[in-house]
Amino acid sequence: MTNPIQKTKSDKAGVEKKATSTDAHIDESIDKINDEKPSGLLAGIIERAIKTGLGRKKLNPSAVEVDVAKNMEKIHKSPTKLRLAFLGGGSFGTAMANLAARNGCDTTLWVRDKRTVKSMAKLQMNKKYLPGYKLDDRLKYSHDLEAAIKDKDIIFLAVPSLAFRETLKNIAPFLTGQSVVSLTKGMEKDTFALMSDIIKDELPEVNFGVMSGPNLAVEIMKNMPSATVIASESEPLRHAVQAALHSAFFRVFASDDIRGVELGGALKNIYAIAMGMAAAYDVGENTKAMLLTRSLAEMSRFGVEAGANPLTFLGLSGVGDLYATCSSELSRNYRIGNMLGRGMTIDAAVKKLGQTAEGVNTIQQVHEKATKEGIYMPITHALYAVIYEDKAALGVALNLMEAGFRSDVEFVMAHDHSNASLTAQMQAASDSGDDDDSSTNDNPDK
Ligand SMILES: NC(=O)C1=CN([C@@H]2O[C@H](COP(=O)(O)OP(=O)(O)OC[C@H]3O[C@@H](n4cnc5c(N)ncnc54)[C@H](O)[C@@H]3O)[C@@H](O)[C@H]2O)C=CC1
Ligand SMILES: O=C(CO)COP(=O)(O)O
Repeated sequence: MTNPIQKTKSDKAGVEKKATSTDAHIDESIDKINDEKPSGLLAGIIERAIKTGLGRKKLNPSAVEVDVAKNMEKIHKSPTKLRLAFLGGGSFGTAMANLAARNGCDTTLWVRDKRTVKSMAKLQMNKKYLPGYKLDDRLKYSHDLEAAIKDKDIIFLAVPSLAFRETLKNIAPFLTGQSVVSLTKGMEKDTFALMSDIIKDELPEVNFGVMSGPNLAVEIMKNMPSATVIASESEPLRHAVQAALHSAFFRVFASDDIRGVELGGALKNIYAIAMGMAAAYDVGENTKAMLLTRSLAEMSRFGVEAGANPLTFLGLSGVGDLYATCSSELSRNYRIGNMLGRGMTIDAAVKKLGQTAEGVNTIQQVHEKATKEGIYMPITHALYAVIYEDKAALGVALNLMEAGFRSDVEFVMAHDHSNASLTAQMQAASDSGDDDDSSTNDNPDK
């Protein structure tokens, strides 16, 4: 059967080679176009990248940036040219390092604990975080940070947000031009810094990117088809990450909206907790759909205030990751929410989970930031009230339902122009009958 894409190309080939009408000749032409197109495209990209100083403007472009740009074509044909370090031996660092090693990249996984490194090398398995999943036998392990990142092209950080700055400080003395890519989905405690902010703070000269998407580690280990997004201002880095991780089971899409991609990954953890909690109350599909969609509205509203492009939230790192984590018990944040919904305290739930759940910190950060800056985030505030102010979940949820008339997609129809007086009347009516215990401090008409 003819592939429709090939058909388009054969038409083009037919025009170019009018005299050769046999299938064999057309096939030959298609092959030729297929062979030539990538190199032409890549050559253009490389030329433009070199001319424009390769992405983020800085005084000294790192050696790897120039090197990757020059060798992009070779890298695409042979990913083994890339040398990678993954820092963090939890479930995600392990799953990603395994993908890269399986793709033939020279890959080292750095884990801080010497005994864990020994066990992983011996068993070719991460017994604590991914028990039962055999790792690629080409994957190398190290607990020596300097050795792990030496001569590497790209360093991927997959440590929890609370260890991110410390890890950057630790690698700083050993950097010799490597690019850095964050896989971490969170915000720094107390500072509201995203991982890209921390990279710019600690390593201002370094070429960097952030990667985020619906990537439940266990599903990746099971080879379930998945996709992610690499966001960077550096085109060569985006291409290098795509070349390193792309496989038949894993697609890597590109973006240059670092803020949007990073915020998608961080914010969705809040709503995964909310959805886990809602599931504990056995809510129906309509309720789940409403919660998911209004969560997306909150995420994009917050994102715009933080300098992101709202359309990014329609992509894999936004709605994609929101959907995955809000509908799966594989999500640790969802599980935390579910435990809370079943009456556990936050401390008990975190202890029982025993793994990273970034949303617990992110709720506090976003609640504080949104309150300070007057960003309308009713679900986040409601969740905060339930978890940290001991408000009754059902009362808070009902209160949310009374939050007045709003626009559906406010980038299509701005809220301020719709039903303002009706909303005020609704608010006055609900205030007069309100139970103080279940109220949140939101002004729905903001
Ligand atoms: N697990 C998943 O499915 C995904 C996780 N992520 C993100 O990746 C980041 C890491 O998460 P996971 O690997 O799942 O966490 P995890 O809870 O499975 O493991 C965390 C790892 O970090 C290590 N660690 C903690 N503090 C450290 C420090 N100070 N220095 C060095 N290592 C330290 C721990 O020993 C452990 O190996 C998080 O931000 C998470 O949101 C992103 C996508 C998917
Ligand atoms: O980010 C994730 C999947 O994309 C993992 O979510 P959890 O951190 O909630 O497990």
